[in-house]
Amino acid sequence: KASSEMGTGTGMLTRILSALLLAALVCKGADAAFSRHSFPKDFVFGTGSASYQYEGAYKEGGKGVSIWDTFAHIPGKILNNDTGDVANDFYHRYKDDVKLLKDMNLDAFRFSIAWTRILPNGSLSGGISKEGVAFYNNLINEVIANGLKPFVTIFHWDTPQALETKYGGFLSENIIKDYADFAEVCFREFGDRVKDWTTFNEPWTYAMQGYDNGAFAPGRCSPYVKASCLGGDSSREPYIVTHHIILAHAEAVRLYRAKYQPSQHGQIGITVVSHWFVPNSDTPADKRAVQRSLDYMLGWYLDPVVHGEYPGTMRGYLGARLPRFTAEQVKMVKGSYDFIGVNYYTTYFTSSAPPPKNGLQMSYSGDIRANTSGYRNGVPVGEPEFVPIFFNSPFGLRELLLYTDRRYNHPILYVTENGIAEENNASIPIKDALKDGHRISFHSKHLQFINHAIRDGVKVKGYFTWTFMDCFEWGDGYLDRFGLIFIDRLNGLKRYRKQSSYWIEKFLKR
Ligand SMILES: N=C(Cc1ccccc1)N[C@@H]1O[C@H](CO[C@@H]2OC[C@@H](O)[C@H](O)[C@H]2O)[C@@H](O)[C@H](O)[C@H]1O
Repeated sequence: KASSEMGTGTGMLTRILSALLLAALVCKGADAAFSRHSFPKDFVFGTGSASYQYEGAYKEGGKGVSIWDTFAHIPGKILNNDTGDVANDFYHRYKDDVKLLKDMNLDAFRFSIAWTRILPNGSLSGGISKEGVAFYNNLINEVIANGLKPFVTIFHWDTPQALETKYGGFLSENIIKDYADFAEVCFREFGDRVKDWTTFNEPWTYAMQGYDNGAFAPGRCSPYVKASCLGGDSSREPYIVTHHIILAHAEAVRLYRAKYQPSQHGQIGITVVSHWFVPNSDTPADKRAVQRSLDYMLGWYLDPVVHGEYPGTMRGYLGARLPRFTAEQVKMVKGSYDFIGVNYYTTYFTSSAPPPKNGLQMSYSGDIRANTSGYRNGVPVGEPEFVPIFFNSPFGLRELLLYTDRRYNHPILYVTENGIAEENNASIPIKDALKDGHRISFHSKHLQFINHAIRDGVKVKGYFTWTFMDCFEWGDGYLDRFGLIFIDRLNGLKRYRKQSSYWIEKFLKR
C-alpha cells in the first residue's frame, strides 16, 4: 500500500512538475514568439508626442502664444507650477531624438503641429510664419530620412491665444474657418510627404477638461463645479465646443478630399479617446449607465462622423443644450474620416446615478448620470497604476475595439495612444528608474489583446505607445513619466533609454 501510495505520490508530483515545466516553456516560447511578426505585415508600430508637451521654445521661431502658454503661467493651475516653456526642448534637439526612434526600429512617429508656429495670430490674416513652416519641414524630413512615417496631428489642444481673446476660441463658430485655414497650410506645405493626417486629438478631453471641470486650458467651468474657473457654463459650453470641433474637423476633411487627397494620396481621420466601462451590477440601470458612458465619451464624436447625428441617449436627454446639425452639415460631417484613431488608458466599473437635484447645477459630467470607479466591492478592475485614475486593463482595449468595430461600420482603426506612467521621483537613482518592466508588460499585454481583436476581424492597422519620451503631462506637470525614454530634468534634459526601449527594439526587429 505504502509503495503504491509512494508510487502515486511520486508519480503525481512528477506529473505536476512536468506540467509546470511544459507550461513555462510554452509561455516562454509564446513570449519569445510574440513580436511584430505576430501582426499583419503592414501593421504600423509607432510612438507619440504633442507640440506643447515636447517642443519648448514657446516664444522662439516666430511662434505666437497659445492658450496653454497662458494657462500654464497662471499660478496654481499646474502641479508645481510646471510649464511647457522648455519642456523637452525638442524644438532644438529633434535630430538626435529622431535617431532614438530609428534605434527602436519604429515604423512611425506621431507628433502635432503647433497652430501658433504656423499662424502666430491664429488667422491667415495675421500671416504665415516661414520659420514655423521651416521647423516642421525639417522635422518631417528628419523623420523620413530615418526611415519612419510622420503621423501628423493637426490640433493637440494648443489653440492660439489671439483667437481665444478675439472670439472665445472653440466657443465661436468663427474657429471653423480659422482652423480650416490652418489645416490647409499644413496640407499644402507638408502634404507631399505627410500621408497620415489626424484633424484633432481627443476632442473629448479638450471639451471636458477645458469647459466642464476647467482642469485644462482654457480652464472654464461653472462656479459650482470649481470656484477658480475662469468663467464658463459646464452645462452648455462642452456641447458648444464639441459641435464646433466636429464642424471644423469636417470642413478640414472636405477641403483635404477636394483639393489635396487626389494629388497627395494621403488618408485623414480623427483621434478620439474612450475608457471601457463594465456594469457594476447586471441590473438594467447599470447596463444603461454603461451605454450612456460610452455615448457621452465616444459616441459624442463617432456617432456624428459615422452616422451623422449625436447619440440618441444624448439627443433624448439634453434638449436644446445639445446643438443640432443642419441637413447641409450632416452631409459634410457624416463619413468625414478614412480612419479613426482610438486612445485607450483604462477601464472602469460603472453604476447608474441620479441627475443633479431639481435640474440645478447641471454639467456635462452630471448629464451622463453614471458613477465610475476602478473598484467593485474593493476589487480593482485592473492593476492600479501610479496615475490614480488609470487601471491596467488590457482586456478593456479589445472590448473597446470590438464595440467600435460593431457600432461604427467596421472602420479602419489605429490605437493612437496607449501607455502607463511611473512617478518622477528624484530620489530613485537613474539606473533604477530605467528598469521599467511594468511598461514592457503593459505594452506587451495590450498588444496581445489588439492581436486578438484583429483575429476577431477588427481592422486595427497600427499601434502608438504613449509616449516617446517622458514629457509635460498637462495638469500633472512633470510628475508622470510615460516615456520609453527617460528625461533627466535635473541634468540638462539628458535622454536615457529605459529597458522598455530595448524591449520594443527587439519586438520590432524585422
Ligand atoms: N490624458 C488624456 C485624457 C485624460 C486626461 C485626464 C483624465 C483622463 C483622461 N489623454 C492623453 O493622455 C496622455 C496622458 O495624459 C495624462 O493622463 C493622466 C493625467 O493625470 C495627466 O494630467 C495627463 O497628462 C496625454 O499626455 C496625451 O496628451 C493625451 O492625448
